[in-house]
Amino acid sequence: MLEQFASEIVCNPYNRPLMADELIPLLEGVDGYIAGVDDVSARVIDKAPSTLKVISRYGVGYDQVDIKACGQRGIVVTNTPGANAESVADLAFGLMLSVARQIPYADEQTKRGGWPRITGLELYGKTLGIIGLGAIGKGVARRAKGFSMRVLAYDPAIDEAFCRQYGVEISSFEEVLSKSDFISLHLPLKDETKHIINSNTISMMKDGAILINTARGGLVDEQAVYQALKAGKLRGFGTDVFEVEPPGKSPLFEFKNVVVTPHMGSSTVEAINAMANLAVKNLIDVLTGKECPYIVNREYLKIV
Ligand SMILES: NC(=O)C1=CN([C@@H]2O[C@H](COP(=O)(O)OP(=O)(O)OC[C@H]3O[C@@H](n4cnc5c(N)ncnc54)[C@H](O)[C@@H]3O)[C@@H](O)[C@H]2O)C=CC1
Ligand SMILES: O=C(O)CCC(=O)C(=O)O
Repeated sequence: MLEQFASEIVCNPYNRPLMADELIPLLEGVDGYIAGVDDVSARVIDKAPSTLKVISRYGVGYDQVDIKACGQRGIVVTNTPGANAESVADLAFGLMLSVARQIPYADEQTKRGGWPRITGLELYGKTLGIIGLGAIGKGVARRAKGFSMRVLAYDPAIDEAFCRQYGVEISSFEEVLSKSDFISLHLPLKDETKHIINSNTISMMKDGAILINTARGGLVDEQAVYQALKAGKLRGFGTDVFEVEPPGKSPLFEFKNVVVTPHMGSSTVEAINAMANLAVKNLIDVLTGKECPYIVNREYLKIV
C-alpha cells in the first residue's frame, strides 16, 4: 500500500529506535513519517521541514512524541489503538508466570547441568490488580479469569459493562495496591503517571506482591523497586520496559526473581502486521484529507 502511494520511502538505517539527532536529517523533505519508539521531542519538531504533515505512530503509546509541539506546527499525530493488545497481554501473562515460577532461572540452571528445586507460586486463586483497564488491561483480565484469578481493576474511565461481563471488581487505586498478589500496569505514561509506582505506593502493597510492567518504564521508580526487592517487600518484578531503554547493566539484574524483556510486547507476527497496516492507512488518510479516527493531538491542532 505504501509503495503505491509514496514516490520515495526513507527507511530507518539503524534497526533500533532513533535518537533526535539521527531523526532530524532523515525527516528532510518528508511529508509523512511512521514513527517507532523514536525520540520525537520538541527539538525534532522545531527542526522538522514544512512538508511534514503527519506523524503516524506505529504503536499505541505516544509519550515519546511531543504532541503539543506537533499540533502547534499543524502536524497531525495518529496511533494504532488495539493493534497489539493481545500480544502485550500475552507477554504480561508470560512475565507473571515467569516470575511466579522463576522459569528463566530454571531454564538457565538446567541448561548448565544443574537440577535445582525451585519453589514457586500458583496463579490459581490469587488476586490480580490491573492499573489501566484499556485494550491491553482487558486482555490481561480475560486471561486471568481463565486462570481462576480474582481480578481488581483501577481506571479513571472504567468500562463498567466489561467489568460486569468478566467479573472484574472495580476498585480504587489504593484498593488495587493493597489487595493484590500480582499488580500489572497498563496505563499510559503522562506527567501525572510518571513514577506512579514509587516507594510510597510500594509500601501500600501486600508483602510479597509481584509487579509486572509491560506499559512504560517511566511509570516505575526503578530505584524504589530495587530497594523493595532487596528488602523482600516485593517478591518479584517482571518488566518489558525501562526508564532508559536500553537499560545497560541495570542493578535490577542482580535478582533472579526479576525477569526482563527488551520492549518486545508487540513483537509478534500478528501485532506487527496489524500495527503496520493501520499506521500506513492512518498516514495515507491524513495526507489525502480523509477522516482518520486515530488522531491523538486534535486538542493542539490549530485547524481541527
Ligand atoms: N510493551 C509494549 O510493547 C507496549 C506497551 N504499550 C503501553 O501500554 C499502554 C496501554 O496500552 P493500551 O491498553 O493499548 O491503551 P488504552 O488506551 O486502550 O488503555 C489505557 C487505559 O489506561 C487508562 N488510564 C489513563 N490514565 C490512568 C491512570 N492514571 N490510572 C489508571 N488508568 C489510567 C485509560 O483510561 C485507558 O483505559 C500504552 O499507553 C503504552 O504505553 C502499548 C503497546 C505495546
Ligand atoms: O512502538 C513499538 O515499537 C512498541 C510498541 C509500543 O510500545 C506501543 O505500542 O506503545
